[in-house]
Amino acid sequence: MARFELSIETHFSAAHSLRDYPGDCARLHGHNWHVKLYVECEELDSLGLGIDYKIMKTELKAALEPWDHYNLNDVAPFDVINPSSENVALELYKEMSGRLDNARLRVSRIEISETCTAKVTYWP
Ligand SMILES: Nc1nc2c(c(=O)[nH]1)N=C([C@H](O)[C@H](O)COP(=O)(O)OP(=O)(O)OP(=O)(O)O)CN2
Ligand SMILES: [Zn+2]
Repeated sequence: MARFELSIETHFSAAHSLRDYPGDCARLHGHNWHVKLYVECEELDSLGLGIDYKIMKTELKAALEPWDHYNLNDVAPFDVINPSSENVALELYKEMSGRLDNARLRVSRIEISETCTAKVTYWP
């Protein structure tokens, strides 16, 4: 059985603060959040593609638009749950699964980095 995993990377800019965090991350601060989206499939389409990278890029850009250049704490669901890297990864996974999953292909992982020294990976 063949397995393919495709990925694209991008970033968005947003502020956040971690409610009840015992330190400086409780204060409002900003990041260029680095995002990596992974999709997996076992069969290719008639063009020999898992999915066109262009579609992945377009859909990821659209999914990130509500967060880009905002304070995440003002945007649902982060007005209720903390905008930690973990929660950002989980919410983005759910959004991208809704946009891209089909009978042949599914979103497999989301990676989120607030800084170049720390990263979270979410997979179901
Ligand atoms: N598990 C998590 N830990 C932390 C998160 C998080 O989302 N998940 N977030 C933060 C802060 O938002 C902070 O911006 C990131 O902290 P850190 O990676 O430590 O970045 P610094 O620039 O502060 O790194 P220093 O090495 O301390 O200068 C914190 N923890
Ligand atoms: Zn932060």
